[in-house]
Amino acid sequence: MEKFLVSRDKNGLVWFTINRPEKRNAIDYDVMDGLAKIINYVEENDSDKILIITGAGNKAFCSGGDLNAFHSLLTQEDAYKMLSKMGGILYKLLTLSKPTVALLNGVAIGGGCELATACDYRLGSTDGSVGFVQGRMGITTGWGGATMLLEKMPYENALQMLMSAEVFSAIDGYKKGFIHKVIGPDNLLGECEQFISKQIIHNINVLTAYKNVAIRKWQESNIKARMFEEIETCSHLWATKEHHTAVKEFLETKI
Ligand SMILES: CC[C@H](C(=O)O)C(=O)SCCNC(=O)CCNC(=O)[C@H](O)C(C)(C)COP(=O)(O)OP(=O)(O)OC[C@H]1O[C@@H](n2cnc3c(N)ncnc32)[C@H](O)[C@@H]1OP(=O)(O)O
Repeated sequence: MEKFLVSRDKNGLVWFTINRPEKRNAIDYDVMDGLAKIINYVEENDSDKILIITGAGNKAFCSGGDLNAFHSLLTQEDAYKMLSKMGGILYKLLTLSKPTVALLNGVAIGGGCELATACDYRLGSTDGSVGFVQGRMGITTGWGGATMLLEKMPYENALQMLMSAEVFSAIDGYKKGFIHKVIGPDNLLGECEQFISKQIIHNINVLTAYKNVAIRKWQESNIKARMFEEIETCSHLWATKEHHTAVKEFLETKI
């Protein structure tokens, strides 16, 4: 089964679907490579106007990094290589000069929330939930998610989501300003298309001009360097016994 699916329509909508529902759409290196390719392609392809990222199935948008694929990364150096690869991809997603949407078709956990944060808009199923759970595993966000979240959300709400490592309902995620619209699970795609319809009718030059205003602000404040400082911090915590034990315990409960 393909680990990700790409489709596009005549109106310039490009859909990227993480297609690993049996693993709650966890991100491994193949999914990373697929994301990197589609971001570059949408950037370059004039007929593409908006990138929508979602997950297959109705249980999860994305459960973050694939713990099976990454649990063997024990040293700070090995962790940094993986974390910085995805951090670079999320920086490219953040600074894509076209609008982006994370359609949260279910739970978004850990790095799944970081992926969603890199998008301009987050639309969530009322059945879903969101949680920056990294703190429970003795690490911090490892793909630049905290840096981006603190740019995009009210400070105190962003800090609470990060420090509590709690899982919040979609409604609570909406009340905190992480989710922009909550949608019933039966019409996610239709509601998503309706949400963006008023924007993508306009000339792509209008859309990219507005997006570039935000990108310039982020670049002026060295957001990329700040994301990679965050990633460096996580890579050191990744190598701790607390983190390794947490991952081992998760994987053992699944055998
Ligand atoms: C890489 C770093 C990155 C970062 O922030 O820096 C991270 O994202 S760290 C990883 C953080 N993610 C997690 O800790 C999520 C772990 N998963 C869960 O908490 C649950 O699976 C949940 C809430 C996503 C879904 O719960 P549900 O009850 O619906 O499903 P199951 O737990 O029974 O899982 C079903 C199936 O999926 C596999 N699975 C789920 N998450 C992952 C994952 N992140 N990596 C690998 N595999 C995952 C789980 O093992 C089950 O597989 P099975 O073969 O059926 O046992």
